[in-house]
Amino acid sequence: MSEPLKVAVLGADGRMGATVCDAVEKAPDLELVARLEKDDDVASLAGRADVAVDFTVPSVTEANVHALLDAGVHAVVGTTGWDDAALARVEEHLARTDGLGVLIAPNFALSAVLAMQFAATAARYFESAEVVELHHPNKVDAPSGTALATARGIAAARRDAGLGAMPDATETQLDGARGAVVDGVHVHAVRLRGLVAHEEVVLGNPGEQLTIRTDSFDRESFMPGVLLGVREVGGRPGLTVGLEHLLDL
Ligand SMILES: NC(=O)C1=CN([C@@H]2O[C@H](COP(=O)(O)OP(=O)(O)OC[C@H]3O[C@@H](n4cnc5c(N)ncnc54)[C@H](O)[C@@H]3O)[C@@H](O)[C@H]2O)C=CC1
Ligand SMILES: O=C(O)C1=N[C@H](C(=O)O)C[C@H](O)C1
Repeated sequence: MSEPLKVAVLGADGRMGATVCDAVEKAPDLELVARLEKDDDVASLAGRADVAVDFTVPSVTEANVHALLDAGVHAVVGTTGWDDAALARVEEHLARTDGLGVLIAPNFALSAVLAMQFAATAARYFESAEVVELHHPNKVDAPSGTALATARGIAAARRDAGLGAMPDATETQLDGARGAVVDGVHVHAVRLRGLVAHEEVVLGNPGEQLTIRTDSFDRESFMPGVLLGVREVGGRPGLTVGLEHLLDL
């Protein structure tokens, strides 16, 4: 039997980090070698970990990834807050490594990955589309990374299909009443005690509506995707954005 893959978790005391630590400890082919929290030194992972999983906060995740690459460790990242410039800096850093891989995914739940894909597929057939994301009230960012990715996917599909702006006669409104606008797609964020992570995409035509909804009722829902990423990232040099690239969809 081959040696277990050595895994470190960054943000190990957080909601996601703690769940990932449990999942790694239960997997016979993986070994949890480090639980890092803020103020711990990422450089200490050099030679100790093969792969690190980052579920920290948007303000530190990019620096963590650069430190992991400097330490020679592959990275699986679920933390939100990535923009094109940050992704480009990671790609540039990866090009200077000896075949390291980084996987960044806005959502590791299969239902969410499928919902994003279904929304992008449906977008070209509808005049209107809006995204509503609903989360626990301890979430620090809005809109969610998943909602941003969903809206961008819808916008790209509409552009490719040659669709113009969506119908909207709103002239006067209270600030924020129509949500945020991401590439022309309205995105609304609900924060509600009792929720975990949910998203609804509503698409409308005259006389009909399609609703695509994903619900993560438990953080367990993200674990198969995270563990798949941990097992596969070492065989995928360079930057991969989105779990869909690892699934046979
Ligand atoms: N991609 C996905 O499927 C999912 C992504 N997320 C994202 O993951 C991130 C974390 O979410 P939660 O676990 O709910 O947050 P949380 O607030 O429960 O956990 C974050 C943890 O990171 C720690 N931390 C802060 N700075 C650090 C540093 N420099 N090094 C190491 N640890 C540090 C904090 O002390 C805390 O324990 C968020 O951006 C969230 O949106 C959450 C769920 C699923
Ligand atoms: O903070 C969360 O909880 C989640 N964050 C990710 C996001 O912002 O999309 C993924 C999921 O929605 C849960």
